[in-house]
Amino acid sequence: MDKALLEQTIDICRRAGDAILEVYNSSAELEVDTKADDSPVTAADLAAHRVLAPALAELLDGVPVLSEEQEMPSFEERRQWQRYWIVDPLDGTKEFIRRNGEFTVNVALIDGGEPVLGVVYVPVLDITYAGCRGGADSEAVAFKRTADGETPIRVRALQPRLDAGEPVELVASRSHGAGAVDRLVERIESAVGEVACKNMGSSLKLCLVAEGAADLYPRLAPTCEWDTAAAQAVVEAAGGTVVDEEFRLLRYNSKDSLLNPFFYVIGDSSFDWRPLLTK
Ligand SMILES: Nc1ncnc2c1ncn2[C@@H]1O[C@H](COP(=O)(O)O)[C@@H](OP(=O)(O)O)[C@H]1O
Ligand SMILES: [Mg+2]
Repeated sequence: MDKALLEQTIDICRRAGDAILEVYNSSAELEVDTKADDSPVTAADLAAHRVLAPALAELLDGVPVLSEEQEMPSFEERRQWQRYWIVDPLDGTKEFIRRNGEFTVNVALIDGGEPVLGVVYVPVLDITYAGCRGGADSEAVAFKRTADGETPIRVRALQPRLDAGEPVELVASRSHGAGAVDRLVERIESAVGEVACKNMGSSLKLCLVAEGAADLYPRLAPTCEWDTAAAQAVVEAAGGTVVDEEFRLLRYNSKDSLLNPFFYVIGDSSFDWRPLLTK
């Protein structure tokens, strides 16, 4: 993939982050509306969308943009798309409202149903996670950029941690699917050993697996395709995988519904997770 395209995408995400922070840092009371699926939406979601949609449409000529904050095109229309941008202008709206900083701007480029480039930007922390696939004459790229500089990121191996008596580290949602995660934790504890579980909002959970700060993110609750595409591109470029409950790779734009199946984000896929994760 094109590193220049990745940099241009990062720049657009940072501008969307600035639009979010203007709302976040303003002293006005935050107005929260509820969407058809009962999820919250704020002026910040819409402000970020208004930065992202036109900028991405201009970036790649003729490549459509699918954003959470727009009217959804029909599957009849979408299924014609070989490449498109998929955008969640503000993932973790609940965390935004709680003002805990755990929300992200998410942009991915999908090609043939696969996320090939992704940017996850964390406005409050000014952290960027970015990744793209390699091409015929280029390697995959995955990195984390902060005000202090940029470091390549890579998922971590699990077995050496277990051999050293370290716990399996899970990340999970603050708001969704807690019961199913508790049952999974019990299963891993009885089969493998100690589990440590950290709760976090938004697509940051996938990024923690990508940067080797967690081993597994089980998502046993609904998400939409825009919630996962960007961070999946980062995870895959960093050596990890995202699979459904049958261990099939998570894919995009293959059906009428934009809901994802439940899924697992796995850092070390050389570890035999199947007995733990399949029923
Ligand atoms: N019933 C549901 N159907 C579809 N997606 C849902 C959902 N409940 C939660 N989500 C998704 O889960 C995301 C939040 O996940 P988490 O709890 O891990 O932070 C939400 O992102 P938004 O904040 O962009 O709406 C929303 O898209
Ligand atoms: Mg979201």
